[in-house]
Amino acid sequence: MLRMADKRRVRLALSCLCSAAGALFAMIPYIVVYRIADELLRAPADMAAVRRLIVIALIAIAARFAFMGISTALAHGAAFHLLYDMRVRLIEKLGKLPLGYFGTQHSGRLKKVVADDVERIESFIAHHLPDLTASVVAPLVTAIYLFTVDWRLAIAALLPIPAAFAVQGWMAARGRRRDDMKRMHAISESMNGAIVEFVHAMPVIKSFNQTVHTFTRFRFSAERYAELWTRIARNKVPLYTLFMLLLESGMLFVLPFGVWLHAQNEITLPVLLLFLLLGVGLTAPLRQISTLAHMMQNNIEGVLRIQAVLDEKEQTASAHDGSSSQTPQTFEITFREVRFGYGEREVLKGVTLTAEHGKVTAFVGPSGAGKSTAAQLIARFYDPMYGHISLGGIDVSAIPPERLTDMVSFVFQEVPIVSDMISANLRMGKEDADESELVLAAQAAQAHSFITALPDGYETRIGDGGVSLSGGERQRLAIARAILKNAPVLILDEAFAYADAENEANIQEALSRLLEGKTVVVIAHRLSTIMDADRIVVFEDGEVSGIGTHEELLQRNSLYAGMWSAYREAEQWSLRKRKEEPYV
Ligand SMILES: Nc1ncnc2c1ncn2[C@@H]1O[C@H](COP(=O)(O)OP(=O)(O)OP(=O)(O)O)[C@@H](O)[C@H]1O
Repeated sequence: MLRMADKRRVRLALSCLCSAAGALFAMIPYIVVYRIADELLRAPADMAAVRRLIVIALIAIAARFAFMGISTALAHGAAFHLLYDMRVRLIEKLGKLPLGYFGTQHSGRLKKVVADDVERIESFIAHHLPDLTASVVAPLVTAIYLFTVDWRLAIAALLPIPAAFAVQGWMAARGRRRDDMKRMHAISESMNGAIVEFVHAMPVIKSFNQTVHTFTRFRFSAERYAELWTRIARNKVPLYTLFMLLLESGMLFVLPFGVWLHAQNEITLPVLLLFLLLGVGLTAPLRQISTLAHMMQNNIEGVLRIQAVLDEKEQTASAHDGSSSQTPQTFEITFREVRFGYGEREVLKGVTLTAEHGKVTAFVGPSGAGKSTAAQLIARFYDPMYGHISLGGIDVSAIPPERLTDMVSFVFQEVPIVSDMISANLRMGKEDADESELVLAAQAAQAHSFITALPDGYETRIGDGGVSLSGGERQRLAIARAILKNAPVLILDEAFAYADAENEANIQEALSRLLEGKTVVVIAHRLSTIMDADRIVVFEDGEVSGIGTHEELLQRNSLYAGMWSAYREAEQWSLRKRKEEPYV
């Protein structure tokens, strides 16, 4: 944790020092009471000395609050800076990770790391680290002081401590605290994820009359969470109570032994008073140490999760052959024996293909054949496990990631929209695009007319707190964004899925002019979309089963021929239906 505190360490150390100083000043009034009692019991009492002692006590109280105040201010300052630094580091890191990383992580998990774990560390540093220092220093100095006054009573005052810690040791040996904490965090992560999923899936949940109780994943994690806590409580509460009891038992030892010593004239009344005031309270900070140790355990898991994200392998440009990073001059895409799987199962099983520079290449095949995965490897959402993918003859892993991102535009079926103005969403494609460029791109994507029909046209807010767009409108916006980006490689993965036939034809016509000279990869289930492609690659269960034009594949590839005839049949069937039921 302190390593993460980095340059805030000096402030934190100062804060801890001030906290310790505050704790020491807090002891002084008790000592003053002892000294005053001592003074008053003498005959005659030195009242001038008593007044001096009262002034000392008042100064000590003021100094205590001053040090505590400085400590709190320093710790809060350091903690908030740390919170900011850590969030920036995490967000910057997430920006450098391959896109595929986000597909394999629960959104709840990342939210928990960036928001909750960081927040908890901030709170620990701001509030508890200085307290922890005070809790260690205060009893230590008090014990030393008490030993100088009367070693026998000091031992009596300290007796509960070894007993209490023996119980705690027993507790630690019995309980799998670390494991429990790990499990608790895993369950709470899963619960976080389930809540995010529940909110996202609200339309499905409502339309199938589901509730949060029937939403299995949430219910399951909530039940497991409750079970785990019940088990922890059942195991820990009796021993924890014993531990607390022992810590509170100082009076049991000090009072009888102290009174006996006093009766034997071994100690004065003020000494007995001092031990009752300071000695009995000696164990109070230890209770706090125990609570803080528990919190620390909790935080360690958070620190480890933050560290795991920070240690995640970033995408860099390093060619397999070790050559330095390069930038391609042409944009032909080549797959050589590419193998890839999500985990154990291989999804691409040795794919070899070429998408020629300036041509349109279509990926077709049954659902789950690996088309989208292959397309995503071009932009390095993931890296192949075996084989190579190159752009203009250069391995994509040797191209600096920012350059590769500049060179490849992606349009997906489900388009991520940023909650902002339409113009801002479009300008993600080209930051400095002027209005006329926005309009031209929107016109080509058949988006201009729906944008101008919105209340504030291009300045309409969309997304959270703004206007909702239909799936088709979002897609057309994404196509306009890709047109503005003007990258030499364009990948359209079911990019026309929401468009009706007329709109699709219009978009394609506009695109065909704009995309001249670009390398285009299209994935579409509607085969009419790709039949004019320069080259069609047929995927079948992670392998390429044929490459050619539409006509060639109809002749040579039975899978493609079958898909085509099924597609034609479905088209004719829907036409027949429309004719038979013209008013439906
Ligand atoms: N992020 C992921 N994690 C795990 N498995 C995945 C992931 N994405 C895809 N898969 C699996 O990989 C296989 C290939 O998926 P892919 O999306 O590449 O196929 P596809 O041919 O594009 O299918 P579709 O036409 O339905 O989009 C499928 O079995 C799918 O379940």
